[in-house]
Amino acid sequence: MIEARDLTVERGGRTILEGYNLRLDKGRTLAILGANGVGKTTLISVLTGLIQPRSGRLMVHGQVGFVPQLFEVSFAYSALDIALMGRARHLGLFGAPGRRDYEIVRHFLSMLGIEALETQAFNALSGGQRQLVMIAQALASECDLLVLDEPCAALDYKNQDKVLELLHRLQVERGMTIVFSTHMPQHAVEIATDVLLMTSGSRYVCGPTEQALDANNLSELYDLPIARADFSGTKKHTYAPLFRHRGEKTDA
Ligand SMILES: Nc1ncnc2c1ncn2[C@@H]1O[C@H](COP(=O)(O)OP(=O)(O)OP(=O)(O)O)[C@@H](O)[C@H]1O
Repeated sequence: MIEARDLTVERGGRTILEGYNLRLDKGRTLAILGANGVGKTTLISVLTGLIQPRSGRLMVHGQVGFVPQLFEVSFAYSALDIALMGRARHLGLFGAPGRRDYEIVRHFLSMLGIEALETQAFNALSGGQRQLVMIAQALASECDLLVLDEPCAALDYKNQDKVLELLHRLQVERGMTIVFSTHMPQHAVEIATDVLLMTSGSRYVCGPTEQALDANNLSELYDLPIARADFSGTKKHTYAPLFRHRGEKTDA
């Protein structure tokens, strides 16, 4: 469970977030949306304890697993080594991972379809492959609250689908609480029970997805016309932007 009251956060001497009040109950999934630079990563850094708020109160219950936006390592770790780091808090001091740790990590590598990468050097993987390994690491930590900063940003559609499916299963089957930021409203439609739409450092809307997310407030959020599109024959819908680009496409 997360509860934030009147949070104000500064970075580099500048107020980035002001007067944020949030509550997310156990087992809910929150999607954070907003323009570049509005403060999504800043909020995530506060929730994961990486930066301290200047004022206000924050309560986060349970163990937190975190998937950062960009990740590089200094040593020649393999993908398996990196994913195994998720088991760290389950090992004793100087403890080496045991059979169960390997089983858990390989289970998640396999669920994410990246078991074949386990011996490859992490730094030599593509951005999307690294993102999947970092997701496996966080899942292997068996945390109560999983926080992901743009987890699908580098992923193709098929891998986005895989990650969304996995997050949804973790929420439904294990009652995990999940917070993720995204630039894709469709990801919120697919798996988020709640959304936080950040308009500015002090203006935001937070509420259940069906009530708080619609074409009007998305258009306002991104200052671009955004329309709802329903997929015929299903109960599914998505949101699509009407880009303002006016040039005529010509045949070469
Ligand atoms: N380490 C830092 N020191 C000073 N200011 C920072 C730092 N990191 C971020 N900022 C500033 O904080 C503001 C919010 O940045 P943040 O990374 O939280 O935005 P974001 O919503 O996650 O953006 P994006 O969608 O581009 O990832 C920006 O104006 C940024 O310049």
